[in-house]
Amino acid sequence: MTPKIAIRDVNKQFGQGAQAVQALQHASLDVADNEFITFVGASGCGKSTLLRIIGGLETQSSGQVLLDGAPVTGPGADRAMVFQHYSLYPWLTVLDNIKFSRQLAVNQKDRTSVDVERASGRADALLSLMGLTAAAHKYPAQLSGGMQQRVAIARALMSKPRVLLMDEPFGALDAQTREVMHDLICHVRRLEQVTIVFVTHDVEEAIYLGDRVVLMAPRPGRIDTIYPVPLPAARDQDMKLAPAFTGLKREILNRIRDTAGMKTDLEQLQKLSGLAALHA
Ligand SMILES: Nc1ncnc2c1ncn2[C@@H]1O[C@H](COP(=O)(O)OP(=O)(O)OP(=O)(O)O)[C@@H](O)[C@H]1O
Repeated sequence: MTPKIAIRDVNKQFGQGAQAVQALQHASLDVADNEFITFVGASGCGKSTLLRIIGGLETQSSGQVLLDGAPVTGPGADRAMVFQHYSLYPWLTVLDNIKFSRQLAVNQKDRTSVDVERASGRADALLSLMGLTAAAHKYPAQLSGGMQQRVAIARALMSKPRVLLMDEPFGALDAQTREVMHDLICHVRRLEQVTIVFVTHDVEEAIYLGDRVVLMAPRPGRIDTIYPVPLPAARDQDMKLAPAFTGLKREILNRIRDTAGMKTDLEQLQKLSGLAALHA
């Protein structure tokens, strides 16, 4: 079966000569239709670069990304992105923020009022799905960070994308709001039947949400290990205490430390503090 997303030997270099950074080296991965893939890894391992390449916002130096078998050559309505900073339009209400990009597309194509009506129906459905109905006529500044991110997700879903690309979308939220957002995004994924690629620094988040966790490593940026998550598809917060969850979390954290050279740093620090103790 054709994968939803096929990443084929993707390389990305920024800059030239002594300044060159190998952000991605030989990255290959197949993502199945309706799969939830999470990327974790130390800072600078190329997670955002790979997500941006899938989104068509960045071009690879070599290799290919295929969406339903067709090469990605730029951004498209079939892929929507959600970032850590919600970038809503402050002068538009929640409802108008959600409808805005769709309305533009409708206007540009000079469609009929039926299309506009259909867009309104979809916006109302998304308001309800994201628990935003009561906030429909509020402005972004009147909402909490979690609510603003719900609006950003609803807006991203407006064009019925085949793929949702999320770059640390909950990174700025407090722990309790993040938990709520985790369960919400699992629900959205089930209802909307969308393939999700999700970048995070948080290993627990990566395991809780992912069907597979892809661990990337830096210098050069690369895919290091792919971990299938041994949990039932329907997640609940208690699963975070299960031995399968905590064991996988420990394994991934250790591997991140290994690949990022953090262990070496720690060992050196211990050696240095040992030396300092001798000289004290
Ligand atoms: N536009 C750019 N120009 C030059 N170098 C870049 C550019 N974008 C990214 N890089 C470099 O490419 C490497 C990978 O960056 P990227 O942002 O993809 O990593 P990341 O894993 O998402 O990092 P973080 O977790 O810190 O967000 C880094 O060394 C980064 O400095």
